[in-house]
Amino acid sequence: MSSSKGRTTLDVGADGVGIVTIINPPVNSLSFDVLNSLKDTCEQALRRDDVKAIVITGAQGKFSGGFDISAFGKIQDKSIQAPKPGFVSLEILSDVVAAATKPFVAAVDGLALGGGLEVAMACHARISTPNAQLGLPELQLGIIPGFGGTQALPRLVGIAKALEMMLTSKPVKGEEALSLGLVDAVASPAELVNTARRWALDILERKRPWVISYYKTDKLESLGEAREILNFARVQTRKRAPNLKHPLVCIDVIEEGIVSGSRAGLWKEAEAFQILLESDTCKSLVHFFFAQRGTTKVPGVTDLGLKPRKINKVAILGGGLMGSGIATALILSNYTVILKEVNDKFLQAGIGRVKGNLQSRVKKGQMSTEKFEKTLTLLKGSLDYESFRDVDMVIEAVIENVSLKQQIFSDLEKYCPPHCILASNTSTIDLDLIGERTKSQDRIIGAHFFSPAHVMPLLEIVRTQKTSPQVIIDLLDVGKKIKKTPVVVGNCTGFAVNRMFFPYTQAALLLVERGVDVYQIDRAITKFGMPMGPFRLCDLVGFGVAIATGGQFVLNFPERTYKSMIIPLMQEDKRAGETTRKGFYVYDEKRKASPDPEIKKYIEKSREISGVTIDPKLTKLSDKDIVEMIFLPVVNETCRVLAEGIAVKAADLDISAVMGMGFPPYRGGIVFWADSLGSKYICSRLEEWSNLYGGFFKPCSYLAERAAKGAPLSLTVDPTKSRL
Ligand SMILES: C[C@H](O)CC(=O)SCCNC(=O)CCNC(=O)[C@H](O)C(C)(C)COP(=O)(O)OP(=O)(O)OC[C@H]1O[C@@H](n2cnc3c(N)ncnc32)[C@H](O)[C@@H]1OP(=O)(O)O
Repeated sequence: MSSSKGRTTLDVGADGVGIVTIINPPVNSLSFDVLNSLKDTCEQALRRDDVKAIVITGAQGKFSGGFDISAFGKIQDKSIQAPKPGFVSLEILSDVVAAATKPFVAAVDGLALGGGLEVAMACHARISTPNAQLGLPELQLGIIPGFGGTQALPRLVGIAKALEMMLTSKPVKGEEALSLGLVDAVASPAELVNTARRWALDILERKRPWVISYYKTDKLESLGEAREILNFARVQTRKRAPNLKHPLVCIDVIEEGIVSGSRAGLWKEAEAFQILLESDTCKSLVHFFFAQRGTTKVPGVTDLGLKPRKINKVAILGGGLMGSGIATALILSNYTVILKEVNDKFLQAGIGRVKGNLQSRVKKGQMSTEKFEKTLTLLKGSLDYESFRDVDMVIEAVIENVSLKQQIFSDLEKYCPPHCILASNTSTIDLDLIGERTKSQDRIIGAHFFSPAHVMPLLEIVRTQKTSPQVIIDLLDVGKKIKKTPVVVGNCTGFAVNRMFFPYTQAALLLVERGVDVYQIDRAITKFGMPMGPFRLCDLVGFGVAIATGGQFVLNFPERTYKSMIIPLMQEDKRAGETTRKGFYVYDEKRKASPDPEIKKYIEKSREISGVTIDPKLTKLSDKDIVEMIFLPVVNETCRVLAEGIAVKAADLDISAVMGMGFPPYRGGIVFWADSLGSKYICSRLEEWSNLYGGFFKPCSYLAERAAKGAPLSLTVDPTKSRL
């Protein structure tokens, strides 16, 4: 979408109501053209004698998805000039719309997000459809609302609710918006514009109140109470997002309006918005926004004009942790699911897990008991393949055993209909190997979920050289329906996420064997923004899994795998992670982790076996150095994944890192972050460590080439080299 697109129109009815329509598909975003046109159209309506009142609405059932996010980059790289601060909030919304001598009513259908809701809040009343989404999600882009939202929303719904809506970026639906006072009435889509017309005339005739949101005070808490709420929000925000400044700026701007009045608040908001727009956080989060939407654009697949086929029934093989999680994700999105197990005991356990997953939603108030019962009816258990005769897709989620999987895929071919997609949830095994005894290679695909599968947002779609584009399209569609972000990758050991991140723990183990403290590493990595450090993660995943997947990498990439005995030694002693309540940490009955001095003995023993000694330089490492010694090897492996064409574009790997590993989105993803450091710097650091500590750190040729040219790592992969 370009910032030079979009317009507004004015249609004046016989009743004297002028309908201003925002038109900028697909979401009627507010480009500068739309905003300039909105100003002109509103001024024209105010000048015209035949217009008594004005309704603002959006074309095609969508009010507006907010300011045009694609303009952010252009403002940042100065290819377009941003208007002066306050042009929209003060000169258009406050001084033309809110201060108008004719009533404005917003007719909100579909969505009113960010600047969209800010336009609606500038009006004197709002009518919404019941399912419309209304919210201020700007913080998730590293900015604050910049068209008056920080001032209008607290005055319409109270400070506490406004803060919640802005800090979480979560929208509310029309019905809730009505109960909050954000909208004045709810009407069906068919009745929406007529209700808004009538409402506008009623305001004119003084039958309804003429309210300027910026000056409303009845919903505002007292000054003392307001300060308490704002200070509490500051404490919570510092705790939850210690690396982020913009949520605190948002709170300060709201406070300015409460203390000094909304005009002062609007000025402060405009100035803060301008500064935040240029921040690294905003640049990273905007990159992340478009990268996330870009994962479903796969050259040679999604540009062929193929339409996804309808998937009604899905069979899942294996009711373990993964299988039951996948089944939960599917039934939650209304797919009929058959869960197959090898005996009744395992089957009941699998069904029990699915029930447990749903029950936890009921407990948290996210699901009603009726919905729970209804959802569960979509799940059927099975001990044989008879019920597979009409399934549209099978997802195999059994243990990682090649010959078992080969047998299963050859059985599936016999029982499933010829159109059925044959997917495997393997996290490491080569799909070509799995399909070796199967003729329908074009239907074989990887559907790699992350645990817990009904919670984690990423779905790695792994295609082989033979997987048909139609099958990829179908799985992309299922991914979207079950609310996952799908990333299409090529077939290799570990695919994208596990492959990129295998050096993460290995680098940490290398450092520990050379004298760095386990807990210092975890602290430095969480301070950087990861949800947990490598050792806490190992405890969570369990040492069994860590050793098994580590083994795959030793086998496939021996020259660059760091072999440490720390984990095997601990496992021998029945310390296998959180499930045994002992790993790198000890866990109390509430599963709270505490450091354990005992681990020293395993580290010392492992050091003896590896023959390495403590390096006094490393014991004094700064947090920054720890972060780089752990993440630059991850960047190095990511470069290999790019060079081999496992991913179609670097941005897909950014998404994979954020959604599969919890890499902080406000750093834009692994490649985006690496490019902020520069390929030259990364290569020189890796070379330095490679000389000191061995081949584990050796920069790969892709990285070395980029560094030699001073080129970014994210340059598009040569399509001739792509495995996709
Ligand atoms: C000054 C102001 O306070 C600042 C702002 O307003 S900042 C903007 C605030 N608004 C937002 O953050 C909303 C962002 N958009 C969204 O959350 C979602 O896109 C949505 C809920 C609107 C629609 O979701 P969904 O139907 O799943 O479609 P989705 O694929 O996300 O978007 C459709 C297309 O619209 C684009 N789009 C969505 N919102 C956009 C926006 N605000 N600006 C520019 N493009 C936008 C997407 O990039 C996508 O483009 P593509 O088809 O070329 O990939």
